[in-house]
Formats: sequence, structure tokens, C-alpha cells
Amino acid sequence: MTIQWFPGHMAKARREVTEKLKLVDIIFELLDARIPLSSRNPMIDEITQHKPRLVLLNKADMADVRITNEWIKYFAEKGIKALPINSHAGEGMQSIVSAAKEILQEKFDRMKAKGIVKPRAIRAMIVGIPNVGKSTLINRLAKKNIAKTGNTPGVTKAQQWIKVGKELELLDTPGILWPKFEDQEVGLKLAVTGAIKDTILNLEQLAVYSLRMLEKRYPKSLEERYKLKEIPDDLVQLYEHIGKLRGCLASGGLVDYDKVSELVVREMRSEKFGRVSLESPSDILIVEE
Ligand SMILES: Nc1nc2c(ncn2[C@@H]2O[C@H](COP(=O)(O)OP(=O)(O)OP(=O)(O)O)[C@@H](O)[C@H]2O)c(=O)[nH]1
Repeated sequence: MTIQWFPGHMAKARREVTEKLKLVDIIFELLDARIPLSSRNPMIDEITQHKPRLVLLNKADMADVRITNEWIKYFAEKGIKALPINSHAGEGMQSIVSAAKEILQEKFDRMKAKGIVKPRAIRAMIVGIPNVGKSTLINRLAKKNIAKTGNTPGVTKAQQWIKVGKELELLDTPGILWPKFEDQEVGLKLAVTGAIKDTILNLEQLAVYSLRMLEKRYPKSLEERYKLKEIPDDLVQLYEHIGKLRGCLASGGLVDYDKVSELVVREMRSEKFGRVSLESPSDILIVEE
């Protein structure tokens, strides 16, 4: 889905999320495990205010396990529980329910003690930027348990709740929020991971960024994939090498640089370099220092 995030659309998205927040006990903030900061909405704290939150690092199957663990620690230090999940394969689904229960335990105990409500299922909603995997996760959790609950006070449209076992109910429509795209590097990361498909950034820019990223973070993968003894400093040399190796040639046998760019971006998006994380908490520390 392509969304043009003009100020009017942002305000509408914010309003919709704020409205739905009233219906739930907890927010599941879905992030891309490869870029947990870049795939975050810049105003998420402000928008969700004091609602309890569980961070779900989706697409963890494509991310570097070691760095994902660093992110879990990073969030824990900020008092936020984060879980790695793979919505595509349905991994980590049960831990979502137990983590939500744990986060809300105190609140539910207090409510019970006061006799305010009968014990009921936890109500949650998923929030995230486009393409982070919201629908995939909802479908995974839903199985066949979509239940219509009729009108809910305060909302004009009837909300559908999806029952996830006995203990969790999930709003069937996620909250879609915008990414932090005014920062160019964030835009590159979103495009390289495929979060932004039709991008204004050109392919060559994406390919160069991917190659530099791999050189910095995963040099072995880059060397192995393109049979390099060492990674040349000169980008032209690197392009020539990849082009010749992989037959990205134009008429006359010259290397076609556009084809090389296309190849690199395609391979980056389809995990040909293995599990790759494009940012880690230590990057932030460096910036802060
Ligand atoms: N490898 C992998 N792919 C995933 C995972 N979750 C989702 N995907 C893929 O990511 C792409 C986007 O998933 P969607 O569920 O459509 O994302 P969305 O957030 O609902 O997107 P919008 O409707 O644009 O807001 C799809 O191709 C999914 O198959 C995951 O955990 N691992």
C-alpha cells in the first residue's frame, strides 16, 4: 500500500489511532527488527501517551539475532518490554499473549480488587508504519476466531474484535502511522528493507547505500556473495567486479551499472546476504557521544 503522508493524512491517522486507543488496554507497537528505530513513528510516545505498550520486533527471521538481542536490552532499559517475532511463520505468537498478561497483571489485579469489572480478556490493538507486517500478524493471531461484538460506545463504526484464545482480544484493524522519513538515512533504510516500494530515492543510491552498509556491518557476506578477495575502496571497481561476475552487461560487453544497482537492491531485499540488521543500539551511543 502506498500512502502519501501529507499533514492532513497524518492528522487523520493520529485521530484514528487516538480514538481506538480508548478501547484497548495495551498497544502492540510493531517494528521491523532490522531497523527498530527507523521503522518507528516519530510521535509514538506522544500519540500513545501513557497506554501500556508491548514492542514487537517483527521480521526477526531476517534480522541479525545478536543485534535483535541488543535491541531487546535497549528497550528494557527504557522500561519497555520487546519481543522478537516472525509473523510470517507464526513464531513468537504465544509469547505475545503472556507478555501482555504480565504487563497488565497489576492493573487487572487492582481492578479485580476494587470489584470494578469482571475478569475479562485483555484488549489490544496493533500500531505500526506501512508494510511492517500488521495484516500478517493479525491474520496469524486471528486463525478463525474473528468475532463481531457489535457497537462499542464512543465509536461510530462497529469494531470487530479478534479473539486470540480466551485471554486476548485484538482490534481487527491496525493503527497505521507514518515513518520518520524526513531524515534521509531513515528513508534509505526503509527503502532498502522494502518498507517503501515506490521510492523517490533512485536505485543507484539504494545500491550504494546497501554496499556500504554491508561493507561496514557484514563484510564477510559481501565478500562471499560476490567472490571478493577484498572489498575495493573504489565503488567503480566494485561495480565492475559485480557486473562482470554476474553478467550485468550492456551491448558491447560493458558493465551496465543500472543492472548492477538493480541486482544489489534485489539481493539485499531477498536476504541473499543472510540476516542483516541495518542499525544497532551502539550506533545511537556513538551519535550521543
Ligand atoms: N520474512 C518476514 N516477512 C514478513 C513478516 N511479517 C510480514 N512479512 C511480509 O511483509 C510484507 C508486508 O506485510 P503486511 O502484513 O502486508 O504489512 P502491513 O503492515 O499490514 O502493511 P500495510 O497494509 O501497508 O499497512 C508482506 O510481504 C509479508 O509477507 C515476518 O515476520 N517475516
